[in-house]
Amino acid sequence: MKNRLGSEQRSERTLPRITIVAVGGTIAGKATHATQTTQYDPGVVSVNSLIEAVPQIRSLADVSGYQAANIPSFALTTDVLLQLGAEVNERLASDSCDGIVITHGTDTLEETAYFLHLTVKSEKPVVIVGAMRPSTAISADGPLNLYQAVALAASSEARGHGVLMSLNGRIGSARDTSKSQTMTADAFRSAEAGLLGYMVDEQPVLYYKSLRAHTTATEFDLTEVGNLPRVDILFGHSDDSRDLVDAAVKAGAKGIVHAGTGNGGIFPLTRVGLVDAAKAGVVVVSSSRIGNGLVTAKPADTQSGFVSSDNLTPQKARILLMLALTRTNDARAIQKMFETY
Ligand SMILES: NC(=O)CC[C@H](N)C(=O)O
Repeated sequence: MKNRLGSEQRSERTLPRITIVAVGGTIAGKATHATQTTQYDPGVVSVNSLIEAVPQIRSLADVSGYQAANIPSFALTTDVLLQLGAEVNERLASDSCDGIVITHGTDTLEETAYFLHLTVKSEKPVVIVGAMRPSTAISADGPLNLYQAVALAASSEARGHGVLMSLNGRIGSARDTSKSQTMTADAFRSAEAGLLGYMVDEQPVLYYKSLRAHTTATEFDLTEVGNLPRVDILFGHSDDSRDLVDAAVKAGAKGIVHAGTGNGGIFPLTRVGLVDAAKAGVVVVSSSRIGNGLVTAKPADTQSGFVSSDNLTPQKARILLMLALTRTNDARAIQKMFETY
């Protein structure tokens, strides 16, 4: 077949073999009218239709599709995460797969991305992508996002970065990139340190590499994990109480992430509840609702057995804490993990 420059014939066998694993979301969404960008059904278009809508990706890679789920990502469960992790690892272990692209709803895309970043046991490229406008919209962003995600996954430059998030021309690390706008196409932003580079048409331009351990360098092995423990996130605010802390403990949470004010601020009454939770063996992670910057480990927190989230957002801290709890419930050991991953 013709390559993308149209200048020479190439056999499909010479192209990287990329599997597109579809999970759902707006990229697979459908509305009644082309002008509807907020009223639509996410997770209804099949992976094969997504591929057929962008025939140009066939010049970048030998692509195949796998429908792992077709759901809005706010409905994602840990069961889906574990199945997806097993599926991605199995495919990457095969000689017939050179890289994976995951299409996903944007709401929890950053959580799935960080989960895979910590549990994929391969250096092969894994790129996760979504869209903010449904496939039926005028100026739908899904087709170009998918095209660039496949180009990135097909590129040797994407190797060894862990999971990459590619949306709207930006390449971000799964550790540091989050949805930061509810509606516009330019929704994904990296934290102060997280933007790795850009996609220029089908060319990745990368400037940075994260120093934090991921993929093959982590201690998390999904083949040993049957399920993930319950970890709740509690959003801190003025005039807070301990009621939701007690409710989380009563409901069986093994970990609590507190999304504190500023640099891990906790309302005094809530703190008493969290201290009691930690005494009862629940691992408490102090994080921040701010979305940028780190939560420093303060002596009072360390003495109470709390773990600092470092610069992970509460939702990413929850992913790491769930995985950490599959290894240990020792707060000091878990603090080390937050300083490593
Ligand atoms: N832009 C999106 O993908 C959001 C759609 C839906 N809320 C989801 O997360 O799947």
